[in-house]
Amino acid sequence: MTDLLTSAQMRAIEQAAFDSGEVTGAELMERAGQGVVDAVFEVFPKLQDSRPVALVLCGPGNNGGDGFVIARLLSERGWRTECYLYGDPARLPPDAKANHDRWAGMGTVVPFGDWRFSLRWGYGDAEETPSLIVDALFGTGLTRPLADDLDKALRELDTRFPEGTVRRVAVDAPSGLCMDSGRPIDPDHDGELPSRQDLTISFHRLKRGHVLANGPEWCGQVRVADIGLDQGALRLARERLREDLSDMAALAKPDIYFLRKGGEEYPIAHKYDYGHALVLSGGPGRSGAARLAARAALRVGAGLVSVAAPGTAMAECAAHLTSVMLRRCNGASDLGVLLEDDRLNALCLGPGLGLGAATRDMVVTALGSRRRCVLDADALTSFADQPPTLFAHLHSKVVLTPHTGEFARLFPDIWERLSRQPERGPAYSRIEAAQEAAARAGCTVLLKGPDSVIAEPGGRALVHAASYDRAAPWLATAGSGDVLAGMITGLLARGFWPVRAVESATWMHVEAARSFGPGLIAEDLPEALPGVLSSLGA
Ligand SMILES: NC(=O)C1=CN([C@@H]2O[C@H](COP(=O)(O)OP(=O)(O)OC[C@H]3O[C@@H](n4cnc5c(N)ncnc54)[C@H](O)[C@@H]3O)[C@@H](O)[C@H]2O)[C@@H](O)CC1
Ligand SMILES: [K+]
Repeated sequence: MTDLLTSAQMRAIEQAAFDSGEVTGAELMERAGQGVVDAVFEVFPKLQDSRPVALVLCGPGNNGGDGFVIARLLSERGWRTECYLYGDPARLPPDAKANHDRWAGMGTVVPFGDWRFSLRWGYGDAEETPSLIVDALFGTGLTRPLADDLDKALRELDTRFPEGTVRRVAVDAPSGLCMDSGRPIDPDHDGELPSRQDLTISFHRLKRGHVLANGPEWCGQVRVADIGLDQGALRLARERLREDLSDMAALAKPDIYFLRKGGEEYPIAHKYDYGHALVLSGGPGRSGAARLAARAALRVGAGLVSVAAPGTAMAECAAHLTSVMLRRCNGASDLGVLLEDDRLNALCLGPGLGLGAATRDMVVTALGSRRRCVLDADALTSFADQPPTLFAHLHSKVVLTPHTGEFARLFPDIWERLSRQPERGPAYSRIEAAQEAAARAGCTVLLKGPDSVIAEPGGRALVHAASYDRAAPWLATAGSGDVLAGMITGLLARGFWPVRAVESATWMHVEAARSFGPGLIAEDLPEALPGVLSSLGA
């Protein structure tokens, strides 16, 4: 269950389910509301014992409809609930209208013009202070910034009940967040939404916006409520929609089957069965990055790993390497000679390699050998003034691993589009940016970040989200990118297809950091890999 949906895909799935006749919009809305209430009390059990006062902010569409269901269900649990409606009740879509009317028979609906938070809420009478505020204003239907008056009212409310004094829960999306990109549609406030949620409940699947860009920051925690779309009719719907769904993005996960070594199918393996990775090193005083990458390649299971270093750095490397072998390489022509050994099947160029023509020449030689190859760091930045020269040599067995700065240098136009403050939704996302870059480069691109995106030309994208329960803040340490490049190279040497190598490596990289915890430095990452591999059953 790792698909990441766009709003359009979610709508298409719902529509197909309606068309099949097995479920109605009203039923889905009821399940959505129930899913929110269940998740709220599961995640915040202490709410059961707190003041049972809730404020539900409903919007003009089906997200608002979910809000009315939630108000009713809370009220049935004994909560004093008040609904605030932003919109005209007469113009609500049918299911939302039905739930509005049902709620209006049970409790109050305060129209937006009468939202007087400053008078009604929070002054004097503590009994009146809500312990839960539900944001059911906008979900997947958000297409433009919140209107000024609404934005202002929400900011007032946020100030009145600061973080920690009340639980804030968003239905499907924090209002104002674009669910296709995770970017606030909020040009007037520099992307600062009115409130940060404690919990966001998505329906059926996570949407892209829950994990991309600023999504995790505004969502708080996320839960996915099952609204029963997986059964019966949906299978049929999926078949009908196969074309639309084939490019659905997914969350990255490790490839356990291929990570295993040996086993029944291959009981006795030779080290050359797992490849020989070659990592190029920079000169004296700069070989640490390559050595880190090489150790990671070996730990992730490459059969053999060599570092190729300039003559001047041989002594330094020799003093630090044991199981990793060492070869002399003074530039592109030496590399060409080394690559006459066709057992060297995966190359890593970039970490600590140095900027300039010598690096460019080695990259061109490496790419000309048609080996599986990871290009990182200096191997990318050396082409900052001439990205097309690099693109002309790339091929399908190459992986580029830029962080955002390197990405911006190689793909300045794509980066510009991604950095522009969005004024409309759906906004351009990191998934689209990585896909466009992969298509241009003709190889797999890993756009690194807490929301790493992996894209191959013409393929569907994968997202590795180091957020929520997989956050790994200690990974922001010097050399951790070198280790990742080495891990990918090691898996390429083992025979992984590029996109699968990157998918497994990004996941295990974060897992290694999480298993080590505070105080992590890059050297610890390769050493944590055995534990990660065994926890996966590899
Ligand atoms: N379609 C369904 O059957 C289901 C939908 N569900 C809910 O429905 C939501 C999607 O509903 P909708 O498509 O009605 O969309 P929303 O309720 O998110 O938005 C409502 C409408 O507001 C308008 N709008 C967009 N941005 C605006 C802005 N800044 N200011 C004012 N108006 C704006 C748009 O025209 C949009 O159609 C989901 O997020 C989910 O909460 C759930 O009930 C599950 C089932
Ligand atoms: K919402």
